[in-house]
Amino acid sequence: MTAIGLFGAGGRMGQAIRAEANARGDVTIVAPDAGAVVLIDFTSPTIFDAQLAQALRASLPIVVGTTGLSSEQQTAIDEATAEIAVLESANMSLGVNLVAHLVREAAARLGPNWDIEIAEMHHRHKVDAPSGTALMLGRAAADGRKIDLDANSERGRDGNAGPREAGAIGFASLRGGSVAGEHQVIFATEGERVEIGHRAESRAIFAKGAVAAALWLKDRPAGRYTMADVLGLS
Ligand SMILES: NC(=O)C1=CN([C@@H]2O[C@H](COP(=O)(O)OP(=O)(O)OC[C@H]3O[C@@H](n4cnc5c(N)ncnc54)[C@H](OP(=O)(O)O)[C@@H]3O)[C@@H](O)[C@H]2O)C=CC1
Ligand SMILES: O=C(O)C1=N[C@H](C(=O)O)C[C@H](O)C1
Repeated sequence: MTAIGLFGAGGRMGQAIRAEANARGDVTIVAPDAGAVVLIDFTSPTIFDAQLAQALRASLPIVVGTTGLSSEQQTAIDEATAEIAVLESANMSLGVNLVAHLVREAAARLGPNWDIEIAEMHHRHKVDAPSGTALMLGRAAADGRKIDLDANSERGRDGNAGPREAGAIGFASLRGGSVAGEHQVIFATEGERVEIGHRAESRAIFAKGAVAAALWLKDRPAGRYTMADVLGLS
């Protein structure tokens, strides 16, 4: 039985992870300071720093699912990986990680005349936009195109925004109801479109991925890992 310390146990993802642990029977969820061998974090950027510090103090590997982290927090993760194993992914599902792989490939093969737009929809409670997954898919597209996402993205068009910038990757976010997570990457050129998408039907897929990631990570050496490593997609 593997003891997993869970940050955010009372939240939507925390509940889904506890359900997954109960269904599996080979892991038990404990408080992060109560004898865990690996940690999982699904909380908020506002409390993330303290949780990373706790993982470092206890010298425990940590799976980070929280999205909306700042570039300073990403740098703090990079620094922590000198001492502990950290797996950070904006989306723990097999399907989305496969989609990221396909998007990188499509962006590399379809030339700059194909405009790239990424649309996402989530439940009414979600606080960050674009979603972490949309940004991850944007980075995959930018990697495929060999461009820098930060210098080539268009977000939140409104009013007399003018025509789209050539080569930009566009983002659109919808919020409503109980949608677990939908992402669509659209490659559009004159006369045709290619669309690669994913629909999460419930949080169970993220929870399954997070627990599988924790079991995979617990015996790894210090370093930074992604779901692509767990799923053999790297
Ligand atoms: N990587 C992935 O596959 C996925 C990532 N996510 C991401 O995971 C994160 C959590 O999502 P979700 O579970 O829906 O969010 P919830 O709001 O349902 O849960 C967040 C949890 O964090 C705790 N928390 C948040 N802020 C504070 C604070 N200031 N002090 C103490 N506790 C705090 C909450 O405690 P309390 O309830 O007491 O407020 C709650 O337990 C988000 O960033 C989301 O984008 C979500 C799904 C999949
Ligand atoms: O907040 C959510 O719910 C989700 N967040 C992640 C994201 O920001 O991409 C993953 C998933 O889409 C659900």
